[in-house]
Amino acid sequence: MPPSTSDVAGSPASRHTVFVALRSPLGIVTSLALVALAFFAIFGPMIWGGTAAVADLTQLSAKPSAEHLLGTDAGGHDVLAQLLSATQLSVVTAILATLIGVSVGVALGLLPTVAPRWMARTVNGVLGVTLAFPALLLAIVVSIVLGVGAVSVTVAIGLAMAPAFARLTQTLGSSVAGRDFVAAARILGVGRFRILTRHVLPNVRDPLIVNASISAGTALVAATGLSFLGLGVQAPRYDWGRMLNESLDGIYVNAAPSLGLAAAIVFAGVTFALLGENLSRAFGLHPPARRLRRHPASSTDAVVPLHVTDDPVLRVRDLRVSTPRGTTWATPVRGVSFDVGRGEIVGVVGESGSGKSLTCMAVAALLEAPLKVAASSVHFDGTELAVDGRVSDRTSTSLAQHLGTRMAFVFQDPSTSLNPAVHVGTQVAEVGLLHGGLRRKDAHDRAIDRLNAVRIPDAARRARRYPHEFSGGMRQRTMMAMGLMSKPALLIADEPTTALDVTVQREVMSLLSEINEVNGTALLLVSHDIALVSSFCTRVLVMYRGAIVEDLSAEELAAGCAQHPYTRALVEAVPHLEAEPGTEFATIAEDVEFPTEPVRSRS
Ligand SMILES: Nc1ncnc2c1ncn2[C@@H]1O[C@H](COP(=O)(O)OP(=O)(O)OP(=O)(O)O)[C@@H](O)[C@H]1O
Repeated sequence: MPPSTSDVAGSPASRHTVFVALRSPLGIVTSLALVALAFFAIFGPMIWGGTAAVADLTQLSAKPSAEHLLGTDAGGHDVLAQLLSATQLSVVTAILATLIGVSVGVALGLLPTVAPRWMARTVNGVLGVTLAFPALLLAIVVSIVLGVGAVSVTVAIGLAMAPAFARLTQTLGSSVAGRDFVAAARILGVGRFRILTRHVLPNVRDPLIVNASISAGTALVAATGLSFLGLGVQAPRYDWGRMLNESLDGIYVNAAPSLGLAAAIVFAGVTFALLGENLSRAFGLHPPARRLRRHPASSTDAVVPLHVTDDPVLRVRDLRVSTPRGTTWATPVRGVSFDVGRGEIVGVVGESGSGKSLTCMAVAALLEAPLKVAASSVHFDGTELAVDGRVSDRTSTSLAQHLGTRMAFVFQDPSTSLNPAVHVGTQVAEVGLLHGGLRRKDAHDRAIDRLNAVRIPDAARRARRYPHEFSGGMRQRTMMAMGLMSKPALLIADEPTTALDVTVQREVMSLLSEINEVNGTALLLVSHDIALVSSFCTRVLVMYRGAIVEDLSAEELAAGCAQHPYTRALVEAVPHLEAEPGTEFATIAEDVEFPTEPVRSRS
């Protein structure tokens, strides 16, 4: 019964995000509908129960009037009063059935993880069979077995919902169980049950809650349907289903009772669905549709770069990256301007979170919604990527083709950059097929040539291997081989050596240097390693809090001529081998605030 959701659990939402979602127009409508439904469910029998019980024998099956807005039933009872006081039974049945469905479903879904293998297999088999039946049919069969009445209908609907929740829990749980933090807990010796309750359940909680609230609406309709068929509430008690059944006899004479009941059922069902929709937005399970405040305007003072290059391969002016945060925008990259000359090697340094990766991804047109990338200009190798202040993503084929051949990107983590299910050689050759217009055989030959060029030993044989059969350094070099399938004018390397050991680091850096010298490819190198950047690059951009605060030559940096206090603190924090034994390493304290005003270098 629950609708499917993404099999990747979102991160647990905070109470704040739920309130933010409920403050949107849709959230306000949902809150009002929920309050109304809760009011009728709690106070309905108290306020209208007495009136509903009065039988006016002078007005049997009467049409709507000022006294009886929806008319009366065959026994002379006021239909509107009955409808309002029956809200409680209908809503409570739906909620209890959902609770049963979720509890039994979650327990069954998690059981295979802790139970012996034979039991897990049996549970999975039974779940598979029950899922093959429509849930409503299953509920009818179970309620016939349990006997007629409100309680048996509630249990029947709950049990019929359970298999779908069990499968959902299994799917979500297995995606979480494969994550590193669960492996870490296992290594620490945490027991299976504790892993389930402490690590798995909290991470699958949000999608389960969303599905439960949507399913409550379905349960309400199912309970009404079973009562309509005579399996649910029995006389003298009544719920919406039983009332609907009785109202149908006189529908051609007086349609008002049936229409009123249908409206009540639709209202309650839609309210539960809206609640699910709002929770889903609050938990970030689908893209936000909230109305955001105006996108922040351009800051003209950031347009002028700190250093201008005569023949830039990349010219960036006032680049801003914004991300939705609540109902407003956060701007992790705030007006960045810089040039990279042809054949130049430019380093980007800065604290974690200063916006280095976002800047690189933005100029490579790799960022997508909900992130917004704006700039007055991003000019790369003869092509302007900023149109009307917006930097395009790679949706245009000609742009994707241009960037695919002229700009290469080497990511930080070589293990996640390659498709684990496709041979390495095929992945490298694909670039030639897609962007180089090569035939399959030529693309394959060129891929092997490029793998040789990045010094993958026995490249022809290894091209038929999967990425997991490669070492970290080989995977990183494979990424470079992909970039070298054409002759890129710029190679962006985002911390290309962070995940590698020092020997492999040196190999990768010398390969980058060779690519620069042989092909004249400009390099934009993001790194935390000031020593590496000042020895390898010609110029260094220092980023702090989403802006470039200093742009200086590598010699100036190495000679200790940096002027910005943040750059100086970064340089001072580099450990020196000649330091006195026992001397404490200099670090940048977390609470230190540096000026965000940029400084101009002396050259
Ligand atoms: N996809 C995203 N959506 C929303 N915010 C993001 C996204 N990616 C990064 N951020 C935020 O933008 C800021 C800058 O991130 P970025 O990855 O550019 O930092 P960085 O300088 O490269 O850090 P590190 O050196 O740790 O890789 C951070 O606060 C980060 O939380």
